[in-house]
Amino acid sequence: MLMMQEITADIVQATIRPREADTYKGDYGHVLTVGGNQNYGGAIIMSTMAAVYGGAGLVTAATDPSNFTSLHAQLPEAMVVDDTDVAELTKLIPTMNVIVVGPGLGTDQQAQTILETVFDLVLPKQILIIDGSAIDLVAAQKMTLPDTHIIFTPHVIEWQRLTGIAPDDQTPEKNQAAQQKLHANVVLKKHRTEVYMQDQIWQNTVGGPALATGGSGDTLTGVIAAFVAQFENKQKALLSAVYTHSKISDQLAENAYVTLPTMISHALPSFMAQMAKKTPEDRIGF
Ligand SMILES: NC(=O)C1=CN([C@@H]2O[C@H](COP(=O)(O)OP(=O)(O)OC[C@H]3O[C@@H](n4cnc5c(N)ncnc54)[C@H](OP(=O)(O)O)[C@@H]3O)[C@@H](O)[C@H]2O)[C@@H](O)CC1
Ligand SMILES: Nc1ncnc2c1ncn2[C@@H]1O[C@H](COP(=O)(O)OP(=O)(O)O)[C@@H](O)[C@H]1O
Ligand SMILES: [Mg+2]
Repeated sequence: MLMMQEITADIVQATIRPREADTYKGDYGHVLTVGGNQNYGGAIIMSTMAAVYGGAGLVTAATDPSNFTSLHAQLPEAMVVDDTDVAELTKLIPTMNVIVVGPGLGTDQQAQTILETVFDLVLPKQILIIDGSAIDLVAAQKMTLPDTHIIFTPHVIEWQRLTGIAPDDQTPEKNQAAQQKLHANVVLKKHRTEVYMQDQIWQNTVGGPALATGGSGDTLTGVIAAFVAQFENKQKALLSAVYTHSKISDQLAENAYVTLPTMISHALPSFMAQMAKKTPEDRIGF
């Protein structure tokens, strides 16, 4: 039986620390979110919103131009670029720290071309978060993964499509073997989400059915992107993002039967401020 470690608040409190006074947006990372076709614009808006509210220094969304106005109506802080404009992406991608690809991307020919462009342009030093439709495309087209730091964020059906392991057979042993074959980190999303990285397995301890609404996973990609973009320890940043997304939902769920993805994003800055205030003494037993 493999050992699973618990993701708890102390990891988050050690990760989200007060910002140094003499810093600027360039110190907190530039995130690119790629996705959102003509039908699923909401998915990339939710991912991008979480990246902005999660504290990334600069955030750009590469999406279908039909989403530009609706995105800006909710999120003037984000920049936008046409996700089929290869010349623009060629200029932009090398300047990024973290790239999210997949929320609402769809799986048609245009989506595949966009994903191939991202895979061609991503650099080894960057972090690439592969979610939703992009996982389905990698699985269906048997795409070769780029040489970079990859985080997959599948739900159990996307994980089945990627690995062939049916949900009932998704044991820690089988999941870890599949993760190691992929040479990637895996966030396997479910009631108690599991994180597979290197030879470690972590399990979330918070989160509940108030999260069972379209866009919760899209939002998680943005939280992960913002955290790995701005915090030094990338592994703790990933675990902290998984915990924070669920813990905010639990807190909101005291007064909300369902916690809408945009509610979680809007609560990120205050939750992070609370975490950053914890002193080492406070952290014991929190
Ligand atoms: N506002 C927007 O723009 C939104 C856009 N979105 C975008 O849509 C794209 C497709 O993503 P997706 O997750 O909606 O569809 P898909 O991958 O086909 O998975 C669903 C299938 O799996 C099954 N299933 C069984 N167990 C499950 C479980 N535990 N968790 C999840 N599924 C489970 C389920 O079974 P059923 O419910 O039919 O019984 C069904 O057969 C993607 O790009 C995403 O970003 C969405 O985020 C929504 C908001
Ligand atoms: N019952 C539940 N308990 C805890 N977390 C849940 C529950 N239902 C959904 N979630 C969380 O919500 C998110 C759903 O992700 P996903 O299926 O990709 O949604 P979407 O693609 O619609 O954004 C995951 O982070 C998952 O862990
Ligand atoms: Mg999803």
